[in-house]
Amino acid sequence: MNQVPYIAVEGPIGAGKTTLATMLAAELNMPVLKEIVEENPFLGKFYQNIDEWSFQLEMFFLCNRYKQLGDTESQLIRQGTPVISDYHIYKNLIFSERTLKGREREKYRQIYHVLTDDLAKPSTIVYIKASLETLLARIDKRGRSFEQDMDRAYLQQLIEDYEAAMASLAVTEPETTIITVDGDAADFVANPEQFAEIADRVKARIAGHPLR
Ligand SMILES: Nc1ncnc2c1ncn2[C@@H]1O[C@H](COP(=O)(O)OP(=O)(O)OP(=O)(O)O)[C@@H](O)[C@H]1O
Ligand SMILES: Nc1nc(=O)c2ncn([C@H]3C[C@H](O)[C@@H](CO)O3)c2[nH]1
Repeated sequence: MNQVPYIAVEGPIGAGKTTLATMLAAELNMPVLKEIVEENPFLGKFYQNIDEWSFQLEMFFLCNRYKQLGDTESQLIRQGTPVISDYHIYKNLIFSERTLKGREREKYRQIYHVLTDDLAKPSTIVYIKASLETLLARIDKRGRSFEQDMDRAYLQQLIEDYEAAMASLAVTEPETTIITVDGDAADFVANPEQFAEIADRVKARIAGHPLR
């Protein structure tokens, strides 16, 4: 492969993206890019009233990710440094298509494309797929206060939206390899062999490209 390895870990809320991205980055000796959650001023308000706060929240995520990925592209990827990220910019559309309506959704879509169409695309997506019960257990275990009353229907819908989004990306971004991890079966935190199996799949994908 000629492309600099750029790996995005994805999956619905609580799937284990940050955990797996951090573990893979250590194993592969790559810098890791993490979403900043605690300083997001709209997230708590959003979970209390989705209709009222969705546009501000989606725009906030989009602007932050755009800036972070733009910087990463110029400072690392274009300099030949492989990167692993705990999100793919496409998640903005996955969420916003659910949380926004009418004119706001249409305007957001346009802004999304203007900002992101020329960003570097990940060479690999590691997609952690998990059931509602697994996600709820992990959200509970992590214990962020604003996520504790997570609406089951919202989360179930996101699981289905992620499935559809990965199928769609497989067609629209054929250069990107999608590695699917069974997040219910694989406890890569507790089981080193299960983590090694995932890491081997990623290593096979980036084989031949010099790491740092
Ligand atoms: N495979 C796993 N087995 C058991 N626990 C896990 C696993 N992966 C992650 N966890 C735990 O589940 C919780 C959520 O993980 P993490 O924060 O990595 O998820 P995330 O997908 O990044 O979440 P978010 O969508 O909110 O950004 C954490 O407490 C983490 O320690
Ligand atoms: N509405 C909405 N749009 C997004 O783009 C988005 N990205 C993440 N999240 C939520 C999930 C976790 O609670 C928390 C941390 O990932 O933030 C989002 N929510």
